[in-house]
Amino acid sequence: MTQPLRVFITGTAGFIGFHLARLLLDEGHTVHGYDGITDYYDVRLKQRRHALLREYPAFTATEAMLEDAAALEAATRAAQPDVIVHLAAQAGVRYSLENPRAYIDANLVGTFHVLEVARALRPRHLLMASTSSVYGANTELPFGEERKTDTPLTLYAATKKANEAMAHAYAHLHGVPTTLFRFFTVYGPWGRPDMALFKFTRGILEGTPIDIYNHGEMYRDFTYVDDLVRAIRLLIDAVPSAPSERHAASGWQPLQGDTLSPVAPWRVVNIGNSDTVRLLDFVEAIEAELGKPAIRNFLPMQSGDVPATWADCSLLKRLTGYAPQTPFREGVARFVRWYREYHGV
Ligand SMILES: Cc1cn([C@H]2C[C@H](O)[C@@H](COP(=O)(O)OP(=O)(O)O[C@H]3O[C@H](CO)[C@@H](O)[C@H](O)[C@H]3O)O2)c(=O)[nH]c1=O
Repeated sequence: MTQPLRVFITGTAGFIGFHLARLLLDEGHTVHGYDGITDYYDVRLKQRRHALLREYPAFTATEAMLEDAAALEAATRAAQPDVIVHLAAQAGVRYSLENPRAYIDANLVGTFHVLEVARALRPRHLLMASTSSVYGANTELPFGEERKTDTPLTLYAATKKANEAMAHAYAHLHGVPTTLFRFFTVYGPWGRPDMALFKFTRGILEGTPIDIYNHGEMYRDFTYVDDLVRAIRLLIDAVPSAPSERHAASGWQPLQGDTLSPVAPWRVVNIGNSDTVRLLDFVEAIEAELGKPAIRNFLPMQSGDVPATWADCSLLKRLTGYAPQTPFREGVARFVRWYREYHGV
């Protein structure tokens, strides 16, 4: 194993933060989690995730909001992290039409506070979540990182695009190496109850209709959570170099397709399954696994939604030698097993 790291993760009671913390703890690292345990969805699920993490002696946590700058400062100062992974956010595409302020508070103000603590503590690497939603109105697939991201369709996507830009400015000004990830519809055990897989599984088991947007003519690059956190783990070690280091290294050559900034130790990387799955095929996979048909309630396209996503993960592969590849049927089967066990159904 490499040297044990002290890792500070925001969002450890959340879906992805929980899985990442578990992976790092299993590898022998120390993790301090920070989570506001908001009631955007069932807080018991968040508390269960945190309770499981607390079984590791190397896990400690602060339960506070990102907007609480003093609490965040105190927690990071005490943790003295080598690495900060900022995953806490107000997530969800459609909820941003209902409660836009939550996205301003958590994603803009909260991320600003994370950038400020990183500036003060100077970890060796700061990594932060962005989203495939930043590709907005792009229709040319797959999405490579170089595609334009100037046409967000929701305030959610706009705040995440702003996070990428804020992080770039801080990396340029203050020199903390920073990596942004663009996630593609992450799913799996301990997943978010507002997302399609969770809602569809619940509806099918309860015999209630499931809402299928755009009459099922939707495509998503569904990314299995274990693959995603494996990619994050590998990216922790792929620290973006500063422009001065590049100039000093003789014969330095950029990686093909790298997004490394010419003026900052900053890059952005897609993490997806490099596959695009038709929503109706996804529904059929859930039905097959549950052995029960869904009652389909076909609805029109929801405002702010994008019809298709598909990640080009060549850069991730070049940086880490790894790219996610769990077939969606296998990932769905693992989720359904977890769902039944968790709910005792
Ligand atoms: C919740 C729900 C979703 N859908 C459709 C919309 C999408 O085509 C597909 C998957 O929806 P979701 O599971 O909500 O995921 P998606 O809209 O891609 O958004 C997710 O993935 C994004 C990209 O990583 C994240 O930034 C978001 O936080 C996350 O919620 O299913 C339905 O047809 N009915 C539903 O009730």
